[in-house]
Amino acid sequence: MRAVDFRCFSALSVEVPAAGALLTGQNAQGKTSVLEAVCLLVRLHSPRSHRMATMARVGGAGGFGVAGEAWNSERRMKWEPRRPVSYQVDGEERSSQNAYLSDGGLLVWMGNEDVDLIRAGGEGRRRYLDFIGSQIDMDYRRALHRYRRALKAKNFLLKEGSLREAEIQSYEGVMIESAAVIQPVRERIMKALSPAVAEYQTRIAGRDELLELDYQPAGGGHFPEALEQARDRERRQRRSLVGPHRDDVVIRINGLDASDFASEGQQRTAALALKLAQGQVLSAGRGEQPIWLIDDVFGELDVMRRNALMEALPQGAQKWITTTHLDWLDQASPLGELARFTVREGTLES
Ligand SMILES: Nc1ncnc2c1ncn2[C@@H]1O[C@H](COP(=O)(O)OP(=O)(O)OP(=O)(O)O)[C@@H](O)[C@H]1O
Repeated sequence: MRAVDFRCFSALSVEVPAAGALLTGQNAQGKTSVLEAVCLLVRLHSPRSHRMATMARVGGAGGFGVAGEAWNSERRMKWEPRRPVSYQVDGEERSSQNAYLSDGGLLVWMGNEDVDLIRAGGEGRRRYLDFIGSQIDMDYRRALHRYRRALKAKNFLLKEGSLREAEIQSYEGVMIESAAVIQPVRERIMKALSPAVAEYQTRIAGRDELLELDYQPAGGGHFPEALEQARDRERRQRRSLVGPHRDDVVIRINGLDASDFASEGQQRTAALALKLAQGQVLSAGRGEQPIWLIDDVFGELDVMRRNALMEALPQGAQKWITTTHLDWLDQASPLGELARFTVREGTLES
C-alpha cells in the first residue's frame, strides 16, 4: 500500500504479506492513519472523517493519493481540492464511487469507540448496518444515497416553511422507493447477524450471556402509512420524523436493554461481538474474507477477552493491527506471523 500526503505521511510505502501487519508506535505517530488509508483504498470511506480535505497532509501539496494491490487489481484514488476525485482500477479510470466499489473488497473496522454502538444513539447502529448493506449489495448503497439526498432536500423545504408541497411530495416519493430497498435488506442483515452476535457474545464473555438484537424500523416498517400519519407533525416541527433515517436496533443482554443495564465489560464484549458478526455476515454474503482493521483494541482488553478475540478472528483473513505496546502478544499467538512495523513521526520502519 502506498500513500502520498496522507495525514501525517508525506510518503508512505508498505508491503504486507497475506496474513497482515502489526503496527506498533507511541500515541500520535500515525498508526491509525495507516489503517485509515487502507480503509479509504478499499471502501472509499474513512471511519474518522467524512471530509476528504481533513486527510490531506497539512503543509503538503493540497491533495492526497492512496494506491495498492487488492483483490488482484491495482487500485488508486486521488483527491485534490476543487477537482473531481479520481478512481482507478488497473490503470483505468472508473467514473464513480459505485463503479470503483462494484468489484472492490470487504472490510471490517474495529476500534475502542465501537462501544458507542451499544451506549450511544441509533445513528451509529444505522451506520453499522449500512456498512454491511453497502458492501454486500450495490442496490442498497444506491438506494441509501438516493434516500439521503431526497431527505436532505425535503428537510430543507420543511425548514424554510415552504409551501412547495408538490416538491416535498416528489422527494417523499423517492424516499418511499428507496426505503422499499433499504428496510428489507436491513431486516435480512439483522436475521443473519442475530445468531452470530449471540454466539460471539457467549464465546467472548466465557459464559452464557443472551444477546439479542431487535430491529425497530421507524413507523413499524410501513413507511408510506407512517409518512401519511406524520404529515401534520412534520410540517409543524419542520423536519422529517419517520423513515429509515430513524430506524434503530435495540440490543438486549439477558433480556435488559444493554445501553441502560449492561456493565462496562458486557458492553465492550457486545461491541466486539457485533464487529465479529459483521465480518461473518460480510464473508457469507460475498464468499470472501474481509480485511480486518483493528485499531488499538488488543492492548486495551483483559486477557480473557483478548484471547477470545484472537481465536475468533478468521485465520485466513488479512489483519492490520495497531498497538502502542506488544506486552500482550504471546509469541505462540496466531498473530505472531504478521509482519511487524514501527510507526514513528509519520514514517514506517520494519
Ligand atoms: N491532515 C493532517 N496533516 C498532518 N498531520 C495530521 C493530519 N491529520 C492528523 N494529523 C496528525 O497525525 C498524527 C498521527 O495521528 P494518528 O491518529 O494516525 O496517530 P496514532 O499513532 O494512531 O495515535 P494514537 O495511538 O494516539 O491513536 C497526529 O499527530 C495528528 O495530529
